[in-house]
Amino acid sequence: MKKWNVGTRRSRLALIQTNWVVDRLKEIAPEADFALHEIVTKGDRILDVTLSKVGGKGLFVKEIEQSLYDKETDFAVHSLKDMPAELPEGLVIGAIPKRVDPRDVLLSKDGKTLDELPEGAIVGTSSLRRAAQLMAYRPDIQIESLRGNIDTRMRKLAEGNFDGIILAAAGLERASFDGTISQYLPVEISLPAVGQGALAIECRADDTETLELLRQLDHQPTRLAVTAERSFLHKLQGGCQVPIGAYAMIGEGDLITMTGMVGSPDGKQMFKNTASGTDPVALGIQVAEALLAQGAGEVLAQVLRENEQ
Ligand SMILES: NCc1[nH]cc(CCC(=O)O)c1CC(=O)O
Repeated sequence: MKKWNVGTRRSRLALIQTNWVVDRLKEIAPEADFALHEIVTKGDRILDVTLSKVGGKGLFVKEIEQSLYDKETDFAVHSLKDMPAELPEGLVIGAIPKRVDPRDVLLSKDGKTLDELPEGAIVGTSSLRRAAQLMAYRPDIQIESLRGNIDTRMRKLAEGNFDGIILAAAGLERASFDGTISQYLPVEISLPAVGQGALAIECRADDTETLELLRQLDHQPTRLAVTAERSFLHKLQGGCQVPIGAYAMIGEGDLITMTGMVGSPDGKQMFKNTASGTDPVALGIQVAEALLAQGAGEVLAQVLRENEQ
């Protein structure tokens, strides 16, 4: 009987996502056996520092990728948004399952919406992207750093440290915490992170048996959309530590429509562009170039300089 070794982070959300993938694969290959390998990543170990200051792309994936190289694992389940735009040599994304809700959400005291939060409200997030867009929409809001897994962040809201916190709808829905959501933020206010709401199953590029298994979980419209978003990210050389957002939708005839965003961390400068096309890689580059032409390159360079200090 074929046994697949599956790499996963140890957080509650990661285990839910990995078990979801394994359950789907068992339906496809009922005779196969799957063993989970829980791997602690650098991003899981360093919890007391703002993510943008920890530096380095792929904070949540490096150790997991090493286990693929070492053949300790055959494939690994990640949140796509934690994956750097460029994969290391010899590894590929074997499957991108159907995306769930890509939006950011507000969790607040008493279920208040963003418009109902009091003047000068304190909102917790460690994402420069979320902070920039919130301040662009509500310049009076005070952003405070908030790290940790979903449970920790929700506990800090309950303890009364914040008027609200921003999280991804996807994580809350997967962990069945979506009852706590006060408002789904429209993408016009908070453009999601590249790949938000999608999973990526990574494997070795030369492992045809695993690729064949994973292929059956791949959702083509999601792959098209996130390929456009990741091409945009790659062109801007961005990681999770810069205020970049993108969201692509697939319409009739596989026409991809994507909006990309670059902001300054204080939200005072905001560059956006929307375009359509059928080639996802070309579309990502086109939207990135439109933002660079507006002056987004200087804002990105400034953020990178600040992160190095
Ligand atoms: N930044 C960490 C992270 N990476 C993936 C998710 C869950 C959402 C997803 O799968 O896209 C989260 C939590 C969050 O942003 O609230």
